[in-house]
Amino acid sequence: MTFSDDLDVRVTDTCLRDGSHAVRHQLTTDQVRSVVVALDDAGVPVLEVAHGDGLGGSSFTYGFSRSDERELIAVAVQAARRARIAALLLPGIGTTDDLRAVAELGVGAIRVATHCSEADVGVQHLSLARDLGLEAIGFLMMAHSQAPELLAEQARIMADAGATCIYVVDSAGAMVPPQAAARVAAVRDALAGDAQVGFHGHENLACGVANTLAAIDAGAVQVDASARRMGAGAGNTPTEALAAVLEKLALRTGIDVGAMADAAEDAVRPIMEGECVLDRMALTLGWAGVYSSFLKHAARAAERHGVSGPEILRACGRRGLVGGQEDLIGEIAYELASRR
Ligand SMILES: CC[C@H](O)CC(=O)C(=O)O
Ligand SMILES: [Mn+2]
Repeated sequence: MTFSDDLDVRVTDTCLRDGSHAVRHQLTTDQVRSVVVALDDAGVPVLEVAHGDGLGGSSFTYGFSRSDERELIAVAVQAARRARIAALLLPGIGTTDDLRAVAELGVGAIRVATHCSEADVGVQHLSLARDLGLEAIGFLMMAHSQAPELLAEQARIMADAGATCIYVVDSAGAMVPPQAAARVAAVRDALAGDAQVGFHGHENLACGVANTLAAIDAGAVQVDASARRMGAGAGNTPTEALAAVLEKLALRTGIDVGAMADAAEDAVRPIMEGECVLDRMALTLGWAGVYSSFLKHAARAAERHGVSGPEILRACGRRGLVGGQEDLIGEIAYELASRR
């Protein structure tokens, strides 16, 4: 186990990383400090902080951050009394230098995210994280798009590189509970106890909590959630609701449900631009199997070219776009506009 034996399920709150998409990466150090203090007081054991697209994400393609993410991470490390601070790294966006720098700042876990059929691009970063004494976690994104058997092979690559937990990541919020369960079970069987299994869900089909429960039933012991659903697309599995549901199931998370509900309402809601809603754009992400972080890019392209946002997202789904292909969203919108 990589966490205290008195927890049955370890929850990582990602409102200060996946939630960065929801506020166009405009988080400030004061906001990060107040949210970390509130979530830490509520007993959330791991808090992820970074640009929405991970370390080094601040760029023209992904959106510039308002504050240097290393400053945000430093503030989070200082503010947390008990919680471990984690950072996400997508190889190719973040570098080994970024990894070393945040290790110096006191981050305790690195989550190395790759497209779910490309685990090999994360091997170097997972090994480095281990060498630096950090918890190394693998993150297989867009996991709805591949069969359980393939995910299992990819998870094995990450475990062999030193990952102590490999996440099945429903980036598009496209899974329904049996699909989440089948993927987690296949990964669990392939890892055969060499590493834990995690699950990361989105609310685009309103299945975040249900998928997370199915994943836990199938063997996931680490799960992601976001306070107030602050995340990409319709948002992530809500931490406060998940904590309440897990308590009713007598699964120990270490989270105080009342304090968590207060943190979501009093600390997180005020830093959001608006609620993360399950509108037709968000629903299309889940329905068509599109990366949740494409939502705001597609909304902007729809407005710029005067075309339908859901139509752009459906075209993204048909073409099977993956993270890193955000530049094609504008092209799709341009093509739709020219065809009119
Ligand atoms: C662009 C990285 C992405 O937001 C990571 C993640 O949370 C996911 O794939 O769901
Ligand atoms: Mn996500």
